[in-house]
Amino acid sequence: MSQVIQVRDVARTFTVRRKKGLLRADRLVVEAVRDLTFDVAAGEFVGYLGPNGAGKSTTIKMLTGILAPSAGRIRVAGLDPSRRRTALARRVGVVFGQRTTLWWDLPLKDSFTLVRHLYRVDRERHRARLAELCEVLDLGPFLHKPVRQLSLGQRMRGDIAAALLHDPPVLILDEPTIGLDVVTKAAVRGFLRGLNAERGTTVLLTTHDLGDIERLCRRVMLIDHGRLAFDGTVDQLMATAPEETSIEDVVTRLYTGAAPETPRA
Ligand SMILES: Nc1ncnc2c1ncn2[C@@H]1O[C@H](COP(=O)(O)OP(=O)(O)OP(=O)(O)O)[C@@H](O)[C@H]1O
Repeated sequence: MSQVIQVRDVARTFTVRRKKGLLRADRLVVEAVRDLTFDVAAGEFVGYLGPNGAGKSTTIKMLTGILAPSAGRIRVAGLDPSRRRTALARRVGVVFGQRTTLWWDLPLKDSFTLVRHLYRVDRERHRARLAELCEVLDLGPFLHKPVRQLSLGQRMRGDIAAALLHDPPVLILDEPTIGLDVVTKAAVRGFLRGLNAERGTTVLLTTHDLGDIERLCRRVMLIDHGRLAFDGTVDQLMATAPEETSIEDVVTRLYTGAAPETPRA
């Protein structure tokens, strides 16, 4: 199987100035991510879990080229993300649940047209893909509304569509179900499941919602204090604490206790 994402011995540090009295400040080095090594193969659906401040967003920012690693090597769809951001954007769709990539004052449909120009998608291909996405994500009722008038769930569906209009083989999502009601959440999950199963899109998703993990991910990676603490299937995750019955309890144990050895071969 070909590896779509390759992360080797990656570290990312931030230097922050900490005030010490009126005139003095010292520098503090924060190791957001360290010794991070993993692969994601084509067609996998992987959940990326971790407590607040564990290093998830830093990882996603490095995978999408927003941040360069301080050490190590990253390849996504064959490219070094921080050096080839434009080329990468054509091969990878990215969705940030906490902020939109759509144009706030424009009708949703116009944002999609801009995305078509940005990625230089052929007009006919765009039309066909947009029609498909409108149907499965039910965008029709608000396609002509300005983005600022959309509800969170509508905006999220719009953002997911925008990320997929150019039909990238890889989709990276940072908390895509945050703040969504149970019905919208189920619709988004159903869409992502179909995308992975039917189109073979490789999906990596960060979430604090363990329902996303249970319902979508065959594989889970758990990061804690910047290091990969677990990498395996959901069943293997559950087996790390056989006395617990819910995934919430198992993950709480992992967040608060000693991390187990990773079971992946
Ligand atoms: N730009 C920055 N400057 C300084 N420190 C940073 C910066 N970005 C992240 N950090 C630090 O790096 C660590 C990892 O942060 P990161 O945002 O990757 O965590 P996270 O797992 O995404 O957390 P959350 O679940 O709360 O979103 C934290 O200690 C954070 O304070």
